Amino acid sequence: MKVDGIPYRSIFTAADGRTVRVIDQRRLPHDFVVVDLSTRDEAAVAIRDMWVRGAPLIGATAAYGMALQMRTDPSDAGLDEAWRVLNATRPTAVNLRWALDVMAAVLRPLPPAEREAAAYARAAAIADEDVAINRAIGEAGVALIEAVAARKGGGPVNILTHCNAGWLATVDWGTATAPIYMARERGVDVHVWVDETRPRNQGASLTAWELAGHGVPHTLVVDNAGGHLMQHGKVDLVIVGTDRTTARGDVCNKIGTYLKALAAHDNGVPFHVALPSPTIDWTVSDGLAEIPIEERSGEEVGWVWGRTAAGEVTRVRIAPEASGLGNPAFDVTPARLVTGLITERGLCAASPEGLASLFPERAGR
Ligand SMILES: CSC[C@H]1O[C@H](OP(=O)(O)O)[C@H](O)[C@@H]1O
Repeated sequence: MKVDGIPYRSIFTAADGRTVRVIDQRRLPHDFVVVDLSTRDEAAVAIRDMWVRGAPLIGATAAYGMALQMRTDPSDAGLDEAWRVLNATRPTAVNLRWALDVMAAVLRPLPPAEREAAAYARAAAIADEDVAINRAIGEAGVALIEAVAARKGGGPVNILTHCNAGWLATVDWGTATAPIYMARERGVDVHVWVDETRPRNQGASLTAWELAGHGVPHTLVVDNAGGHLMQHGKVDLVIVGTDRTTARGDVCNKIGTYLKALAAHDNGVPFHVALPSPTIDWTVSDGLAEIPIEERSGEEVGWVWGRTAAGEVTRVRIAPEASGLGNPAFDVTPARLVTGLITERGLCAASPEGLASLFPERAGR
C-alpha cells in the first residue's frame, strides 16, 4: 500500500538483497519507522515483541529469519536451531510454523553452500504469494460488499472489523481489509467501524492509520461498542482476520472476536472471516481444545502507550499496582457462529465440507 504516496510492503529486502527491512509497527500511528533486521535473532525479536505482527507477516518474517540464518550458519544444525528459535517466538498464528516448514523443506535437501540464495528466493516467493493470496481474497470478498450496497440502494455499507487484519498484518493488501480497499477502489460507498482492540490497540493504532492513509471513511470505537452498533442496525457486515482456522472452520483470532461473533449472531449480522490458506491448520479440528492461546505480558494490560499533548510518546499505568493482570491474546469463534470464509479460492461455509470444496487436495489428508 502507499504511505504518503510511496508504495510499501510491510517487509522487503534492502538494496543489498540480504538485509531485511520491516515497518516497526510499535511506533504507529505516531511515527512511521522502517528498521533493518540483519540476523536471525533480530527477526525473532521483531516477531516476539510485535515490531511485526499479523499471521501472514509473522510467517514472512520467519521465512526471512531463516534466510538470515543461512548467511551465517547454513549447516543442518544451524537450520534446526533457526527453526526452533523462530518457532518459539509466538504460539498461535499457524503461519509461523507453516512458513518455517516450507523453508526447511526447500533447504534441507540442498548442500549448505546453496542454502543462502535458495532461502532468500523462497522467502521472497512466500511474500509474493501472500500478496497474490490477499488480492484474491479482496476480489472474492468485494462481492459481499457490493451485494449489500445493491440491497441497501444507497448510503454506506457499514463494516465492522476487529484488530488489524490489514496490509500491516500481511505483506500487502491485508486479508479483512482487502475487500474493503477493493470496494473503495471500485467506488462503493463504504464505512468501517474500527474496534480499538485492547490491550495493544491494533485497531486504533494500525487499522485506523491504514484506512486513513487509503482514504477509507472509518470511525474508531471502543471494543465494547460493537454489540450496541449491531443492535441499532449500524453494522451491515463484520469482516475479521484469523491467526489459525481449523479444518472444521473454528476461527482463532484476536481476543474479543468471539464476542463480536456472538453479537452478530444475535442480531442477524453476517460474520465473515478472511482466511488465506496458509492460515488453515488442517491438523486440528476443535479450535477450543487444540489451538494454543498466547498469554502475553500483563504489562500490556496495565499500561497504555500514547502521545502526550507535548508530543512525547510514552506509556502510562492505568491499573493499581496491586491488581493481577491477565492477557490472553486470542480467542476461538466456533464455526457455528461464522457466516462464511473468504479465501483466495472464493467463499465457502465454515465447515469441513466448505473447506474441502475449495481445497480438495488438502482436506482429509
Ligand atoms: C491477517 S492476520 C491478522 C491477525 O493477527 C492479529 O494478531 P496480532 O496483532 O497479535 O499478531 C489479529 O489476531 C489479527 O486478526
